[in-house]
Amino acid sequence: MSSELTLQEQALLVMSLTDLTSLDDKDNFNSIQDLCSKAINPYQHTAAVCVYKEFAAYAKYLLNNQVKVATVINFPDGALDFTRFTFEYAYALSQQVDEIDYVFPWRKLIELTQDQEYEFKDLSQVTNNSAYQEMREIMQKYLQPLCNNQNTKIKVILESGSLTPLQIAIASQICLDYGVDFIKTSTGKHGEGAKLTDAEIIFKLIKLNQSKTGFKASGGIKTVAQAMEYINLGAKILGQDFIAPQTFRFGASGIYKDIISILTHGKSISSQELGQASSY
Ligand SMILES: O=C[C@H](O)COP(=O)(O)O
Repeated sequence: MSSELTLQEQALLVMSLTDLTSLDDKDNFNSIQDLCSKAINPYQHTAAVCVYKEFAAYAKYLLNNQVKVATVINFPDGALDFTRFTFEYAYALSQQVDEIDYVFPWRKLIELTQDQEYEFKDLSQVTNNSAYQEMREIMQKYLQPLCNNQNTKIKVILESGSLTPLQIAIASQICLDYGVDFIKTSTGKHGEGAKLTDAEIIFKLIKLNQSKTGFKASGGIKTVAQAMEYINLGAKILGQDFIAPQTFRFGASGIYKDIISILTHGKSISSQELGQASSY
């Protein structure tokens, strides 16, 4: 696909698929205002902004339904704590957010699979795994209420960089069973972020399940070239129609500079500038 698009077209496509993210302890009303003005830039609106729940209502007000507002819950640690989950979910809903990114309790999954083989090849066998059965039951009281809510899109963050291929497959299959809207790779706060090899497992499972679930690559994505690798892989496995904001997103705090550099100067930012592009 990248060969068919000019660099500018690639930048516009990536912008249209991006959840422009700021999840920083230093976030404040001014920085959120700046983030929102970038989301509704004159070139191409982003798919969403993603902010801490305390700033969600403000972002909703500033964006005035021009761009979706997402927030995170159970973030970034992925606790298995139903009371906290209920509180944070209720709080997010009370802010009228469009989308909720929930961190899967991945440490519990690691605990359940600790004696199992690292290598895992046959994705169709994942449902026979004993840890899958147990984790699926545990997740019912979290994922069912999230997915029963038709008004709010649910993205589940696996923290895939901390998981083995088997654990990614189990967590993804559980997400697909409950019908989450997106499977998202990473929080960007712990360990490695998105990886193409991890995305491939998720794409293949979506295909195997003939699911309508989408995919969000997040954590460490800073350039259009990087993003295009996920787009090309997703299109190859799931078809061109999969590459749309309804099913394909990037979560990124540092990609805006590269997109704008391409759109205004016709070229990507330098590697030196890339090193400084730690925030949107
Ligand atoms: O949800 C998205 C991630 O937090 C963004 O990660 P990043 O800051 O590495 O781009």
